[in-house]
Amino acid sequence: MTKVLITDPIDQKGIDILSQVAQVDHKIGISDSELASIIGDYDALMIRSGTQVTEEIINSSSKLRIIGRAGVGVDNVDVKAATQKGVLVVNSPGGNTIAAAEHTIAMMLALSRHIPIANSSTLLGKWERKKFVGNELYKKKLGVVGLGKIGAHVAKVANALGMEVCGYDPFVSTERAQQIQVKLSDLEDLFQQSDYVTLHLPRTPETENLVNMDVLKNMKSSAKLINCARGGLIDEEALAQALNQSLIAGAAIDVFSKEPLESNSPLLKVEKNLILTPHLGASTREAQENVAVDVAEQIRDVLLGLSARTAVNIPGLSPDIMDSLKPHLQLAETMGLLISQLSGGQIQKLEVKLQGEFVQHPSQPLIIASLKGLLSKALGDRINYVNASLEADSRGISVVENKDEARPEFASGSLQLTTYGDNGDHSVAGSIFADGELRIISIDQYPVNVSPSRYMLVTRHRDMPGIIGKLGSLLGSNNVNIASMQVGRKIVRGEAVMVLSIDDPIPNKLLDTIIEVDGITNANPVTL
Ligand SMILES: NC(=O)C1=CN([C@@H]2O[C@H](COP(=O)(O)OP(=O)(O)OC[C@H]3O[C@@H](n4cnc5c(N)ncnc54)[C@H](O)[C@@H]3O)[C@@H](O)[C@H]2O)C=CC1
Ligand SMILES: O=C(O)C(=O)COP(=O)(O)O
Repeated sequence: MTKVLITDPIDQKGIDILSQVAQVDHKIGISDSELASIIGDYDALMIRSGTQVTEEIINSSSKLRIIGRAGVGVDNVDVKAATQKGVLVVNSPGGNTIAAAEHTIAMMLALSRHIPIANSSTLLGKWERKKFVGNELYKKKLGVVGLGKIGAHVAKVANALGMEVCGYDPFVSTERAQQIQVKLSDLEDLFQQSDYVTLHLPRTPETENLVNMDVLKNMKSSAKLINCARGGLIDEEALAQALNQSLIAGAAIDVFSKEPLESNSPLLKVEKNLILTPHLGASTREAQENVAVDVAEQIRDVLLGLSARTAVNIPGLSPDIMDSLKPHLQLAETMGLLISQLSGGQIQKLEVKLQGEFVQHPSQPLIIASLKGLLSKALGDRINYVNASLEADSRGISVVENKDEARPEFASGSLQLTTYGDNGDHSVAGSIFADGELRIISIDQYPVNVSPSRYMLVTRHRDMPGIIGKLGSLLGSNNVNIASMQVGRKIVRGEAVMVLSIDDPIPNKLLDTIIEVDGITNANPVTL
């Protein structure tokens, strides 16, 4: 029975989708060690930000195929360890954009009008109108750091509120900034000139403590800071000091370097204008339904053998691409598997050459499929589309891509793989014929025309009378049935390649006898 484990609160609509295809177990708030001890039973794991999916947990799994993050940030998942283990990681990049952007705007308004503290005061029976005079957002300058989905929506709403919006994002073009009505600025100017600064970027080693004491000192004393993105982007000790010393006028923080917020956090000792919420950015009914359905559908599809829409760790393999390239991917994988058996030994380099119609397709998926095939004899079930590039890299196999725009020999173009390694260079070329059938069209530059079959024998021999007959009778007398035979040669009576499709694997003893046949220089059994 396929089993899915859920370790954070997930909307029921998502659970219903998973229940169609799997047994769904809930262990909300489970400890790391308990999770590591039970993960071996599960095919899929569904989480939000509350679960840390560490390398240890991933390596304790044995049949885990997919980790679904019902939300955006995957910084609580060791994606590298998942990739190495061949576990797909998916998220919901857009499901909670509006929720997080609206929480940011709410924080900005709450800060400006002292809403939380005015509420507490009023509930205590006080009537402190003078104490809680605020500021308008209208005509104030907002600096948005990170102009992705949430940053862009915040900018849109802020523009509608009459704010002047500037932004910093090294990966956003001037055209895109114009489109979302944001004036690009450098980071220093943004902090120095803004009345409000809001963060909307991921936590990475580069962005950690992006807002430190130097940055806070550079801000206006009237400025207010909002972080509804990730904990760790702000040095919390420095922020507490900056607020206590009135270096800035206020802050609203939804996310923390350690969650739940620890009782010894310096932020809990701040007595100035500080609003804290417990990571509520994505906590709307709408967003929770969106992300749960989005991620549960992907988990369901992957468990059914289909592809995921928004995988974090297989770039370039969107479902559309996978669908349109199905036969091409199958060809690339088959050729990778074939060439690994022809080359033997350690491979240092794989050259992937696309010709004719193949040039029109994105090459990355074809390279990944070739690598998957190439490594599957060595790594068995462990290799998949997720980890193929990483595994090749860690084995020192470099990949060179080559596009040949010249008129193709075959109408549908061709794919050629060449390996360079301990046993010299080997190449295989293949194509897809009009009937959709895969064909191997050359082996080691010898032209052939072979449909790949489960068992094959590829020999090298001198082109002379009698060899083919000898080989045929040897196989026949050992009860190995030949389904088809192809000989490829470049010149008459020179070196030739013979490709036999056979119904059964070749026994090792028979292989030794074949190699002893006069004129046969090499014989490679192939299983596809
Ligand atoms: N508080 C909450 O509950 C929620 C928090 N988030 C967090 O909000 C953040 C933004 O999410 P999205 O907008 O959906 O992501 P996104 O991927 O659409 O946008 C992130 C942007 O940050 C930019 N960026 C990366 N490094 C940068 C740097 N050094 N300086 C400036 N910009 C940089 C990227 O170019 C990108 O445009 C993420 O960290 C996400 O995890 C998302 C949803 C809810
Ligand atoms: O989507 C994100 O990145 C979030 O931070 C939302 O976190 P949550 O799913 O509410 O634990």
